[in-house]
Amino acid sequence: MRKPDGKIVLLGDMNVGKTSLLQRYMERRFPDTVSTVGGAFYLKQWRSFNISIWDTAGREQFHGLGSMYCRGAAAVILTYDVNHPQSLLELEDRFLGLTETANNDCLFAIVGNKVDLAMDRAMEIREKREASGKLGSCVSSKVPRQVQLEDAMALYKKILKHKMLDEREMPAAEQMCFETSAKTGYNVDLLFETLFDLVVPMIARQRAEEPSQIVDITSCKTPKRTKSGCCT
Ligand SMILES: Nc1nc2c(ncn2[C@@H]2O[C@H](COP(=O)(O)OP(=O)(O)OP(=O)(O)O)[C@@H](O)[C@H]2O)c(=O)[nH]1
Ligand SMILES: [Mg+2]
Repeated sequence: MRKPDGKIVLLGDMNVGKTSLLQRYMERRFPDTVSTVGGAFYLKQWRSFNISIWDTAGREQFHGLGSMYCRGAAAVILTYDVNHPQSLLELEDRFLGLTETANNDCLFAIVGNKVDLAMDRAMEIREKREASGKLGSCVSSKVPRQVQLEDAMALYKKILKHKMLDEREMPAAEQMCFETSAKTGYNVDLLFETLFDLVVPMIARQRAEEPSQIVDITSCKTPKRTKSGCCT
């Protein structure tokens, strides 16, 4: 197996849908999942590069492993559930600290998953009207949205400040904050492929800066032989 050229890590509280997002993207399906133990990765070939995408466990008992998985990461996907505000708060309180081991120029994406369960604003207004008897009743299985995309964008800006990254040199919050549904597939390809497209030039740049491993043998002098037959 070829060594991965770059690494992307999914972090976030248990049950937010990290495993489901990765499986939706890699396997194009939404299977039943069990809570992740430790971590696991998929390899994705993007252009001529091999990118490993790491799924981690959100459960508190595996928290200590998080910074190990983030070591050398080119991008981190901080995942929350749009229906659970606490899962967004946890990203800042519990998971951001794990990213200290990532690359200095590590990119951050913030992803609100399970949008399929949340009502959009128009639906919310309609439901309220129905509840107050102004319209015919139609019961929805969806719940009012708990976390707005603006909350995630505010966190993104806070992270850049915390990491002392120049906002003008980093991708904009609008580009790096996503709302997804692993269940329907909504925005899942967009999330991963936006990151691949951003990470690949970084990997290529790093490769170019690395000292060349190729030795130019034509520039090596042929050793002179002495009378005794030894080389000088
Ligand atoms: N409706 C809905 N359910 C989802 C979505 N994504 C995940 N789920 C469900 O949420 C539950 C948890 O999903 P996982 O992908 O296992 O969550 P996780 O973040 O990997 O959890 P840990 O491995 O414990 O950290 C499962 O029952 C999934 O089927 C989604 O987009 N919409
Ligand atoms: Mg999981």
